[in-house]
Amino acid sequence: MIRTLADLLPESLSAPTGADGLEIRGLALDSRKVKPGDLFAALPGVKVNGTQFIPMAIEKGAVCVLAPQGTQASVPVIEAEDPAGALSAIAAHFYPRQPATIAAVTGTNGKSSTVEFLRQIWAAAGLEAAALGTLGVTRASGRTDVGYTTPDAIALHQSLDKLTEEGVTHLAMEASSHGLKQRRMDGARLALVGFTNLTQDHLDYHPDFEDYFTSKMRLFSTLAPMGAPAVINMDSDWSARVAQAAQSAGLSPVEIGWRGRDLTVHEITPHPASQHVRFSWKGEEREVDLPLIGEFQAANALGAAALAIASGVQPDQAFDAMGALQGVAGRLQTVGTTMDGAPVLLDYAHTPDGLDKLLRAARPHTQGRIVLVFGAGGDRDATKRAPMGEIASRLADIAIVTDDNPRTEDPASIRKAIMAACPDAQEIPDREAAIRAGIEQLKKGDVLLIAGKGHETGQILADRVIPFDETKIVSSILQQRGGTA
Ligand SMILES: CC(=O)N[C@H]1[C@@H](OP(=O)(O)OP(=O)(O)OC[C@H]2O[C@@H](n3ccc(=O)[nH]c3=O)[C@H](O)[C@@H]2O)O[C@H](CO)[C@@H](O)[C@@H]1O[C@H](C)C(=O)N[C@@H](C)C(=O)N[C@H](CCC(=O)O)C(=O)O
Ligand SMILES: Nc1ncnc2c1ncn2[C@@H]1O[C@H](COP(=O)(O)OP(=O)(O)OP(=O)(O)O)[C@@H](O)[C@H]1O
Ligand SMILES: N[C@H](CCC[C@H](N)C(=O)O)C(=O)O
Ligand SMILES: [Mg+2]
Repeated sequence: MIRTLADLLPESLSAPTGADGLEIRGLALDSRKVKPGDLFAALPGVKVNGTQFIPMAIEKGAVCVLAPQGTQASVPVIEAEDPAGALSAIAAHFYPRQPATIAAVTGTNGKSSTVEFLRQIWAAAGLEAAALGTLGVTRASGRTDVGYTTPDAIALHQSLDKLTEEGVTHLAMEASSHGLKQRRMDGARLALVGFTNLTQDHLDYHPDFEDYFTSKMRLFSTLAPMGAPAVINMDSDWSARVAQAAQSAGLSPVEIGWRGRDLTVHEITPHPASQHVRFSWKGEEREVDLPLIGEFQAANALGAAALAIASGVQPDQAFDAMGALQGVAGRLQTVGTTMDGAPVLLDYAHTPDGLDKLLRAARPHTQGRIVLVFGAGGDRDATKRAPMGEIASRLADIAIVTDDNPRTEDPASIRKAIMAACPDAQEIPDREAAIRAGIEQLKKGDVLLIAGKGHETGQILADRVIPFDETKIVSSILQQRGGTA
């Protein structure tokens, strides 16, 4: 695919003199990936400034550079006040097709689940649907990895274009705070937006909570077009401010949850493998048997149904589809049971609130004890480690602290920070050994929750990724011990 520079630039940017007709063969934001004929976007980064890689990019064949104002190079330079925002606009022109209906969901927890449930509800309504986020691109036919929750602008627009070519008309995507702050999805043409909740995470990247909130709110204040429906779960401490932001941006808020005005939850009754949800939609009483456990899953499923309705699906159809939802990989996923019938579940809880909600979700389903295996990621918000330890010590009966993607950090110091808040926990560095120990301690009536890695298939240690698929590991231990998986 070849395009001229003039075709790619948004109105706010002009091509350097004489460069209008310059042919661009591809886009790159990493100099190491530049191919001959590419436009290289030199973005200011967290660690380094992309402008220092311009010579490398040119050496590899870049014919044009997008960079902050005042940058000079031996090829034409497009100078932009906001190079990351400009890259999104350029990527949206280079890869022009986008699904007609894109719903973007933000919040600390529940994004992946909500977009996957929305995909399933759309599919049940006969629409060509896909989801894009932490789990990759999900279609009815399967999943492909994309690496990030919100991919960089180039990868995102490449995916949007390909999905549209494949006939996808409805896309549910996750908007991470990193993605929003770094303008990765500024070129996506959104039809509607959603908010799940806001609690502590990513305070390594965001200087403070206000910055985290403001980054998330770009979805409402800047990216969603006027009049777009904004489905807001009202049960979070920050919901009122989100609703205000939606109003100020001229969006149409749809308020849901126990405190929701449009969709009001009245009662949730847990059953062994499901929950009965009683609620009203626009004042009309409704009931759904949701084939999933955990109140947080009900919140995510209701959010997905409200988004589906806001996108044009009939309420009856959306709520009926809730009754047939399939669980999301690695979210309260039962892998098997011990010989005594004690279940082993995987979950992706990696924040204090996620862990709190997970443990509370499991309690009504457990006659005996809750055994919890968990850790905290390296090179990620260190201030969530102690709160996670404290929650585990309060809400689990037996806690086992282990490693979860230590990345470049010393794993022992991560565990120490958690253990400081749960001194009675068992500390077992090797995650497979921790899982085995958890299973060995299970008695009839107990449950084992393995939190933090969910669908992941690797353990990141320094710069290596060691294969680590918990469904396989748990299945094999259970089978060795006469259980079922
Ligand atoms: C903290 C963060 O978001 N970092 C992202 C950011 O990196 P950075 O700002 O540190 O980049 P940098 O290393 O300073 O480099 C600056 C620029 O120079 C370029 N470069 C760098 C080196 C080189 O040799 N050549 C070169 O051109 C880089 O591509 C970059 O454009 O921009 C890079 C290029 O797009 C991303 O790859 C990188 O993701 C890192 C690897 C990452 O781990 N991100 C995670 C935390 C993330 O984005 N997570 C969110 C949220 C997860 C969730 O809660 O669900 C996600 O959406 O996945
Ligand atoms: N609505 C919710 N409220 C609180 N916790 C939740 C909620 N939904 C999910 N969780 C917890 O968060 C975990 C991750 O869920 P999910 O993957 O849907 O969230 P996410 O927002 O996509 O996370 P990420 O930031 O990693 O992309 C779940 O496994 C569960 O423990
Ligand atoms: N998207 C989240 C996932 C964390 C999952 C956990 N396994 C970890 O590595 O901390 C993050 O990158 O912060
Ligand atoms: Mg996610």
